[in-house]
Amino acid sequence: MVKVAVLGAAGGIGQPLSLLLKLNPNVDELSLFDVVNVPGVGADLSHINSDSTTQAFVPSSKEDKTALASALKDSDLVIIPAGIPRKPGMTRDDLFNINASIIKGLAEGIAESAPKAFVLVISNPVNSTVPIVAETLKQKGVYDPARLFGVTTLDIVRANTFISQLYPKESKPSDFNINVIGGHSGETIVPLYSLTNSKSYYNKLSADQKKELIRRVQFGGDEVVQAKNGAGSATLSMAYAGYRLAESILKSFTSSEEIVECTYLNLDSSIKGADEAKKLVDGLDFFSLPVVLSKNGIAAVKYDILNQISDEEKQLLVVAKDQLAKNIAKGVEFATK
Ligand SMILES: NC(=O)C1=CN([C@@H]2O[C@H](COP(=O)(O)OP(=O)(O)OC[C@H]3O[C@@H](n4cnc5c(N)ncnc54)[C@H](O)[C@@H]3O)[C@@H](O)[C@H]2O)C=CC1
Ligand SMILES: O=C([O-])CC(=O)C(=O)O
Repeated sequence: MVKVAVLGAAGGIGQPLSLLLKLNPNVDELSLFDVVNVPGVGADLSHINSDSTTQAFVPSSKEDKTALASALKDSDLVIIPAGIPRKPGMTRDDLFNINASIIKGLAEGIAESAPKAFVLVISNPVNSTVPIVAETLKQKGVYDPARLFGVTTLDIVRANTFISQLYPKESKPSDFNINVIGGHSGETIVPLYSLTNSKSYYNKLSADQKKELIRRVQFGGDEVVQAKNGAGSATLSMAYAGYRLAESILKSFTSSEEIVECTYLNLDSSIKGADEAKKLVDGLDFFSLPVVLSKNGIAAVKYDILNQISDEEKQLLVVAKDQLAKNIAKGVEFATK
């Protein structure tokens, strides 16, 4: 039996993400939690004739902790898209004050009711919210770094789409699976076009086109925020991206093949390859890299990719590392104060 809980399930991401999970044959129980509107979402999804059950939980008051506990109880996978999204003119860091508290409260609930669950954090600023979850679980004595995933998959999805758009006749977006490393905001996002099959396409671009492409991946979120004009940020592409990571993790529970995804993870010594990775990123505790998935969580970090990148990408990493160090420290400080 596989139980998946979505926290923030009534939101712009939560609803389409829950729909996709409802359709996944590897999910037996879908558990939806939100502070508003979630009974309707649950009732709606529950009519779909896929084989999973659907339950929805909403707290009766601000003090009510039982709804979250019931939603989380015995979950194998918990996905968190709870929190406020950006409006034009805001950075992801501007969301910190509100979302940090939301995430900390939810992480406390996970520690109590689903301490062994895989936790996928979508809520922004991801660079800081993932350290908050790590510290909170540590304080509760239930932390397993191999089971914590910052969701950066939308950056990979965008990197694949955007390079293909430059070669509409010669390629399709699904031809690519670009590694995107670093973090999930602006210049902390580092797409590695010099590796995999994107290399030959990328190398044919002019210096200006290369710069523009990298910038588009780094600031792709802004395109959606501006187009939505105050009504939020990416939801549908994000639901797709979050689902892709969840689907890969669910597959890894039973598959014997190697399944690799990029995720923003804690480079903790207990994870194979994390020490090597940490050395290569100047000691940062959190960083997005490709990882090998398994039923016990992250089985290994593919750190060697850092030895293969181009000089241009090394330059991008210098800027990324500097910003990431601050974002991580901010999250840790919040959770430990
Ligand atoms: N990691 C990534 O690549 C991306 C992350 N995001 C982030 O995802 C988050 C959610 O975005 P949207 O779904 O568009 O926002 P939204 O406002 O549409 O939905 C958020 C939901 O969270 C709920 N919520 C608030 N406090 C809660 C709590 N304590 N417990 C449970 N639910 C709670 C709200 O009631 C709402 O239904 C934002 O922080 C956004 O920045 C968005 C796009 C991409
Ligand atoms: O831009 C935002 O605020 C939402 C997000 O993280 C993205 O779309 O990558």
